[in-house]
Amino acid sequence: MQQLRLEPIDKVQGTVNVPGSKSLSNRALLLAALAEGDTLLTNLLDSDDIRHMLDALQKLGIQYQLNEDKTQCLVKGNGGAFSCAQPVNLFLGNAGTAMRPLCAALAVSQGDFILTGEPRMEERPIGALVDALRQVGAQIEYQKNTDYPPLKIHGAALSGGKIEVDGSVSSQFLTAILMAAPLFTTDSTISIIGELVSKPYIDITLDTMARFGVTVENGNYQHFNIKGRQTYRSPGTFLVEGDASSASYFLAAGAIKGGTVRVTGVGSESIQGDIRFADVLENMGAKITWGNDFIEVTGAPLTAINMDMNHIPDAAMTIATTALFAQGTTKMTNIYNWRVKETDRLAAMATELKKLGARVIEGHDFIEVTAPESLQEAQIDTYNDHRIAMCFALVALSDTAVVINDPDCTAKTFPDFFQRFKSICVSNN
Ligand SMILES: O=C(O)C1=C[C@@H](OP(=O)(O)O)[C@@H](O)[C@H](O)C1
Ligand SMILES: C=C(OP(=O)(O)O)C(=O)O
Repeated sequence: MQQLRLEPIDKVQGTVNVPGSKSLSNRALLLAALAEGDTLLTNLLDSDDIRHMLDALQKLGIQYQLNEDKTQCLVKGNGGAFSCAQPVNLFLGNAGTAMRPLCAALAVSQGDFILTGEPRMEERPIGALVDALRQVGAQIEYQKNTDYPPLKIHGAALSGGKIEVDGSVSSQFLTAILMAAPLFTTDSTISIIGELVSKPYIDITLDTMARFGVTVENGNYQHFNIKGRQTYRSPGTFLVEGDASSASYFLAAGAIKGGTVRVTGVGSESIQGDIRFADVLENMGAKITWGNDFIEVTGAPLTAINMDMNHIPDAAMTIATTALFAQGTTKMTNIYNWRVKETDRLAAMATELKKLGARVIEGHDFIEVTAPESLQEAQIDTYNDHRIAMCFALVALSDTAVVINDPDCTAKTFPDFFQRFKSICVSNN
C-alpha cells in the first residue's frame, strides 16, 4: 500500500482552480447521450467516476470524442433512449452517479443489460429505485442480494403514471427517475415517501434537465410532474462548473490557517448545494468573499458549531476535520446516509479522528468532535474513500505530521488533489 506523509504546514495562501463537478459531469454526459444533436462538454472532470460513465456510454453505442486531457468531450446524441441488439455488461466502479441514473435510463431502453460495480457498490442500496421503477413496469432483477447491485435489466418502452419513491436514503434515486421520466410514453407524477435527503442535488438534476430542454413541475420537493414522450435537446455547449465539494478542502485550509485562499471555477452563481459549505466556515468565524466564479476565505480563530448537515453530505466531512481546529465541540446532525456511501463514513470518521486524540461521539445519524490539546501523529486509513483521504490532509495544518494511507483513492473524483493541495501550502522545512 502506498502512503503519503504530510509534514506540518506553516501557512496556506494562493489560488486553486478546482476541476469540474462530478455531479454535473455525469448528469450532462448521460443527457447529452440521450439528447438530439451534438453536445460539446467543457471543463469535464477527468476521474474514475466519469471514466465509468464514459465507458458505459461507449458500450451502449454512443459516439464521443475526448480531447487529450479529457476535459472536453463532443457527444453525438442518440435522440432518445439507448437501443442495443446484443446484451451489454456495464462495470460502474463505485460511482453512484453512474449506477443509479443508468439503472433508470436502461429500464426504458431497448436491450438486456447487466450493471455491476466494485465490491462496495454491492453494499450500496438501490432497492428504493428498483421498487419505484417496477411501479411503471420496469423489468429489473437482482443478481445477488435483494435491494443491491449487481442488476439485470430487460429494457422496454415504459408508460409513466404515478410513481412513489422513498427519498430517505439517497436523492440519487429520485434523480434517476426524474432523468428517465421524459422518455416514458405518458406523463408521470413522482411522489416522495419519507423525508427527501440531500435535497440540493435535486436542484442540480432539474437545472441540468432544463439546459437539455426538459422542464419539471416541482411541487415543493414532494411531488414532481413531468410530461412523457419528450426528447432531450442538446444545448450545443455545456460548461461544467468547478466541483463545490472539491473546493471545500482548500476553503477549510484557508479558514484554519489564517491566510487567504481563493478557489476559482465555482462561486455565487453555482447550482451546487455544496457551495453552502462556505457559510458553515463563516458561521465558525472565517471571513468569506463571494464572486460569480470564485469563493475566497480568510482565516480567523474558529469556534465549534452544532448543525444539521443533511443538505451538504459530502462537504460536511470536511467540517469533521476542520472541527480539530475549532474551540469547543462540533456536532453534525442528520447525516445517517454517510453510512451507505463509499464506506460507512460515520464509523470511519469516528475511528480515524480518535487516532488523532480527538474526543468523538458517534451516533446513529450524528457525530460530535472535540479537538484534543494537541493532535497525535497517526496513520489515517482511507477505506477506499476519496473524501477521507482529502479531508484528513487538513491535519497537516497543525504542528503534527500525518500519514495518509492509499492516497491514490482520491482518483474517484480528484486524481491530482494532493498536488493542488501542496500548491497552496508554504512550509519552512
Ligand atoms: O446526485 C449526486 O450527484 C450526488 C448526491 C449525493 O448522494 P445522496 O443523494 O446519496 O446523499 C452525494 O453524496 C453524491 O456524492 C453525489
Ligand atoms: C457519495 C459520493 O459518491 P457517489 O456519487 O458514488 O454517491 C461522494 O462522492 O462523496
